[in-house]
Amino acid sequence: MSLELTDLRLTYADGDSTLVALDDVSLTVRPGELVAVVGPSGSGKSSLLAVAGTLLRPGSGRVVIGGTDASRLGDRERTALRRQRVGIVFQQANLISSLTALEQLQVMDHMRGGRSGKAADLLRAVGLDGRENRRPHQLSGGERQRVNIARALMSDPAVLLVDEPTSALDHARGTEVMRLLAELTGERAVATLLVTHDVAQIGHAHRVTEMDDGRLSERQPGLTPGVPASSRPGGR
Ligand SMILES: Nc1ncnc2c1ncn2[C@@H]1O[C@H](COP(=O)(O)OP(=O)(O)OP(=O)(O)O)[C@@H](O)[C@H]1O
Repeated sequence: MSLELTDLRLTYADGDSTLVALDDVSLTVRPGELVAVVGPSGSGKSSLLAVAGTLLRPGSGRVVIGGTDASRLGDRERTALRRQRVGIVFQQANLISSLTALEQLQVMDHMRGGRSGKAADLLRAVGLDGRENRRPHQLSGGERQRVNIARALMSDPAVLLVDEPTSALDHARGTEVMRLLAELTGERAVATLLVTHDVAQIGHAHRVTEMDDGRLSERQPGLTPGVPASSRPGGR
């Protein structure tokens, strides 16, 4: 299921004038594809993620998530769509300090009233075998970010939105996290939209687009979708 953004326009009131944060933005992210949006501070990247994740309504344009047009839904239905179809990885891991890695994920299950047992599998998938019972302060920054990613995948989302995943990491850890995101995207056929200002970390993206003053333009061809699982850090 894909993410389709069409002719998005978003403005903010800025004193007496209007600031155009998204200016006629169109972008489709297909299942299994990781698209990176790079751009300087203030170019509109966070606004794009907020609109794509149905957290903000655009002034005009369409957001279609897995075939459902969010622009046509009321607030309650949009929240349900987001919970069921969208995983969001925020810049800071925002983990609960008293919970182990496993419990951070199990909480998501309990909130949904389920007991899927998926948490342990996902922690394995992100290379955290043997670290399930550690609390956030006993994990490295990269490991915390992996827990964060695993947590966002608990609902089997169609769309994964990722905000600056490498900003708190050194280059090597950042590269590992980006590779992991590319692999999970391919394996789980999720449509991943990632925003970053860090152009050094976009090598694993399948496609890169550039944002400048609220406008998007194609930047350069990236790698082919579908990175083999064997290259996953700590993986088989
Ligand atoms: N709630 C708001 N009200 C008014 N203006 C806003 C609001 N949020 C963002 N802006 C403005 O909209 C523009 C785009 O902001 P946005 O946060 O989307 O950019 P960004 O590329 O994510 O920046 P950064 O990399 O610094 O997070 C900026 O000029 C910002 O000042």
